[in-house]
Amino acid sequence: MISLKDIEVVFGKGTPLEKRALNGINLEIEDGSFVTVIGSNGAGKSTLLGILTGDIAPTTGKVMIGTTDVTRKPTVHRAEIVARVFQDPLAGSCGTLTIEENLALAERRGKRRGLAMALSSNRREMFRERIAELNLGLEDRLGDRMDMLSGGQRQAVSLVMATLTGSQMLLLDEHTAALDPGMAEFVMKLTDRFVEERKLTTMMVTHSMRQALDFGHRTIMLHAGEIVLDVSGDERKGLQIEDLINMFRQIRGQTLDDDELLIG
Ligand SMILES: Nc1ncnc2c1ncn2[C@@H]1O[C@H](COP(=O)(O)OP(=O)(O)OP(=O)(O)O)[C@@H](O)[C@H]1O
Repeated sequence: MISLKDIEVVFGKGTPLEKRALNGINLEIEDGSFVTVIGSNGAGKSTLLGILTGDIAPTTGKVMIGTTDVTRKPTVHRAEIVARVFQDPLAGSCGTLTIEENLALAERRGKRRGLAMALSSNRREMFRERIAELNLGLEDRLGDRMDMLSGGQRQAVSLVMATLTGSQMLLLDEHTAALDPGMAEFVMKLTDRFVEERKLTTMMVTHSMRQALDFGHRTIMLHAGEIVLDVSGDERKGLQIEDLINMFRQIRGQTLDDDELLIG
């Protein structure tokens, strides 16, 4: 169980630029559930992810991952329990290292062991098997540098890297937003398969309402630092994009700019 209790994040507190990015977030995510997060620009989505990765310390409140209180644990000490795939395909891996070396680093995340040792055992075969699951033919290119791959291929490898060790939580930060539609669909299907097969507790931030409803078990919508919608089960299954837009308008009593959320 991931639990956020009374989380507030105030940037620049006490300055003229003070900004309350999260305002009393209470959220419990059951083990193995896949939550999609949607919200207009500046709603607090990245801040929410930052709270889970440890990049941002809450001003008040408590963050529990399993039985561990991680509220004040910096990112480096959460590496074993939280894995992340970024929007930018270049951000999650090292372009000058080979696919295999990147996988070895991912497997060593949070542990004090060298790269040579990580690659010396029969791990090579395990890496090959995991990469072969992508069906992109990359298992024959494990010695290629990451920067030789396309954005989509790189995101697919990043997904393998993020799911290589049994992290307690997988965070997806608009991880298909920079890809062309075909590759975005491929990476999304892959994500769904990995999450399902490995029963990963997952949170995916997306600007696409279609993705938010089509994938996962639960959708939350943030607005002005608050959770304004939290749907799952049959209520969610019956939802259409138009319902989501109407709910948003009802809850906030505001109109929604077309460019704030992607309809598709
Ligand atoms: N480091 C910071 N210092 C000051 N204000 C910040 C900082 N980071 C975020 N904010 C502000 O906090 C609010 C929430 O930002 P956040 O990036 O979490 O929103 P978001 O939902 O991810 O938006 P987007 O979809 O545009 O990425 C915004 O008003 C933003 O300007």
